[in-house]
Amino acid sequence: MAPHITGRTKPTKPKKQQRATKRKRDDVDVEKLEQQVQDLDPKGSYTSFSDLPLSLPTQEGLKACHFTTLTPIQARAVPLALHGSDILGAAKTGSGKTLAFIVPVLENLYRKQCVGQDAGLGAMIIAPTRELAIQIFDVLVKIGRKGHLFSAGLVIGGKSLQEEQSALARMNIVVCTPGRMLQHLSQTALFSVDNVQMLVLDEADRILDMGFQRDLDAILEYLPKDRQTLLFSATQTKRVSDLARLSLRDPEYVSTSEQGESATPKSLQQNYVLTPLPDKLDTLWSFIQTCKKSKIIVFLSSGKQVRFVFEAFRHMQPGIPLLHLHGRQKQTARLDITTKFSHAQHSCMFATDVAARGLDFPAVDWVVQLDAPEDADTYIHRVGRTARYERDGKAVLFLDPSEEEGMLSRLEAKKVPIERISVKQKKQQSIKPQLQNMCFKDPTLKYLGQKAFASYVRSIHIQKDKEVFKLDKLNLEEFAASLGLPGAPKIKFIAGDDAKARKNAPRAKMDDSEDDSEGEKGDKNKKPEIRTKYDRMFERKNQDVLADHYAKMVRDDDIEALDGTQMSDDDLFSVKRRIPVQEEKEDSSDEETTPAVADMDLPPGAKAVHIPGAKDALIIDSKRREKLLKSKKKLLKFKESGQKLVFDDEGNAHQIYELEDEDAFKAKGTAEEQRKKFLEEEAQRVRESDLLDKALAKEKKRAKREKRKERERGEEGASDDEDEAPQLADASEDFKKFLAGSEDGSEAEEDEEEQPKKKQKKWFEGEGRRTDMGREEAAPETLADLEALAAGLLG
Ligand SMILES: Nc1ncnc2c1ncn2[C@@H]1O[C@H](COP(=O)(O)OP(=O)(O)OP(=O)(O)O)[C@@H](O)[C@H]1O
Repeated sequence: MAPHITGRTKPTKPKKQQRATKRKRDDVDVEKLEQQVQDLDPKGSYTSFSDLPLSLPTQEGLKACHFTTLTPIQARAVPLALHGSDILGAAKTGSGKTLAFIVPVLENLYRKQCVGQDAGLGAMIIAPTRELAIQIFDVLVKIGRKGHLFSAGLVIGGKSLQEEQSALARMNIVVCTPGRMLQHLSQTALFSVDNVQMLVLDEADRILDMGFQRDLDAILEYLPKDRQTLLFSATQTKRVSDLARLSLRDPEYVSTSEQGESATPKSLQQNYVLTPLPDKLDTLWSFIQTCKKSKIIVFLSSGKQVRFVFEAFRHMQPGIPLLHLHGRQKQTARLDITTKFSHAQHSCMFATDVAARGLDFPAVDWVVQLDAPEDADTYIHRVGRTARYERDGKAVLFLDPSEEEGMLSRLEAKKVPIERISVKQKKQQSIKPQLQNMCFKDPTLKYLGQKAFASYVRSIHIQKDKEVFKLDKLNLEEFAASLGLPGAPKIKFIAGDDAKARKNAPRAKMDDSEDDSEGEKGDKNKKPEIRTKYDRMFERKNQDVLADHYAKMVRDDDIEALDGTQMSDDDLFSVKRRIPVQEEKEDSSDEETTPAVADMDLPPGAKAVHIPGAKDALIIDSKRREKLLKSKKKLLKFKESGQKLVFDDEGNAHQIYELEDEDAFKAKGTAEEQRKKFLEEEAQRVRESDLLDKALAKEKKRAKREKRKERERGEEGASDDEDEAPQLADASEDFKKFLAGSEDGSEAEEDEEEQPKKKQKKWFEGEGRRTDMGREEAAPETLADLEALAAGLLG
């Protein structure tokens, strides 16, 4: 058992004194704790956190979060990690790997008293995506806030480098993404990692794979060799080459799966459905229609696919709130969406693989894989978003018949138990006519459809596993028709295109902004962009009628994405307008019934309703008429059309056109002269406005161009996570670009706007840490709150 600290600091003491008392107390505590850890059998069997020698702050943090029993991976990994061993941890998705490294990080640093600014950075936790880093940070803060004095921080980009730089100097624990950390290591002069005692890689196989290879290797160069390294993933790497890169010292392989057992949870029901590519959307729509009271994640292969399906389905109002998440959205939008989805009871989120790993959304009922995963590991991580920690969950994989054999053999090799199910024909609906109609009417949607088509076809083309992904076996004409397109856009392929490199190419340089998965950002060998005739067509159209649509879709993708989400929520969540019948009833009680209505002689069962603005009362004598009341649009025809008036300077109303006094008219000259004069004046006015408009448009265009350039420069340099960070082929060059045109400043401003300083202060002062009847402490509402709190642990 961990020792208990006696003699709590009295709240009346000044802060400095409190802190000093606590430090002294901790010194005593640390000695005892160290002894207990030495006496602990690292391979013993433990069932609860109280069986382990943990510091009081950690114990309290765990208690506050109601973590008492150790999960199998925690039971095995934590004692070993407390002892200082390097660990290769592998356990099923949702089995509690995060705590398996958070607890040792807090404890080992605590025992080494690696606290305070002088101690420097003691632990670095690396995650492949920003979302996952935020989630880990959240867990760290929840456990650590109950009395630990460490200063913790999040370094994932999305705010100014300078802001992060100054925070870094105070951090004892950092949670980061590889690209951004490397950027700091190379650029932040006073940032030292010489004291790092622990390195943690969550989703280690992903961070060690090609995508992050160069970033990680560069980071490792900076870190001291004499450190403890913990690697965790559901699909752990055991490749000797990877382990050699990390200079592990006699690593302990901790796996909780039996030999030959799958990495997917037992409580997960896994099925696949055979659906030819052109019928996929029909099947998905039908599926969603039958699962409206569920929480669903639908995985697709690219951001473009996600956008199109989200937009199309949103227009068709499926009766369930829709969300969409992909790596091309702004960080704030991404955060907003993940938070919304976490809190939603029923929702369907379309996502790329940016959401495939590590994210712990509560109570997801279904994981649907509309597009097949690139490999079995991706499959495992995707389905792992449901059936987490002792909960049930269901997963369904959509396969084109041509993919069935290959994909099943890949899954079999990983011991994934998956069974075929078929769709009930009577439940199957076709949305093809609707999609075609929508694309016909809405060029924006059609454009998105074309992009989605191209990006899907390209994603199949660049897949490495040709036994699964066979482009020649797909009916592309029918697929295009199923998206509502009049024909299949022609796509040129370039031989030797590499799936991962393409997928991870930097945003600014990508034409068809493929996805969001992180990693390899080497862009040196980038092939010329693939352009379809539709791209050219849209560029041409872009100059005139579609300019607005295009600009909105392409440039303001992020804003639009966020808006889209809100719109979807509005569509589905907004309180329905009360129908006039009800209004009338209420109104009548207020004696506002018009005499016309009150005096009417009505047939039995019928009622008269007065529509504001209508001359006569409306008789409601059938269901059809009653329905009519729900439609504002239909009610319009019963209202009298209004009159348009203009007001003069004295406030007198006039008709728009009034007949002039004949004599006055004649006094101004003949009708012909007046007409000419009028035309000349108007022509002059138009010319002047035209000049003004042109100058304005020019200025706007210039400003926009400047802004875009600046953003591109910023994005090229802001190597953060997966989807945005360019692999630093020539680090100094990229950093130069970054420095030249970082948009961090503006993002920081945005952040500041969202988080008034007052609020941050509140957290620093420890307000809001009220415990509600023994329940969890009030959670920080925003990321900035969380960061402020974590930094403030140190005071
Ligand atoms: N000891 C515990 N007692 C109760 N709940 C726990 C415990 N440990 C973890 N959990 C809960 O289990 C869920 C899954 O945990 P976590 O996200 O750490 O899983 P994971 O193994 O990292 O999953 P993935 O492989 O998908 O990243 C979380 O909601 C977490 O709060």
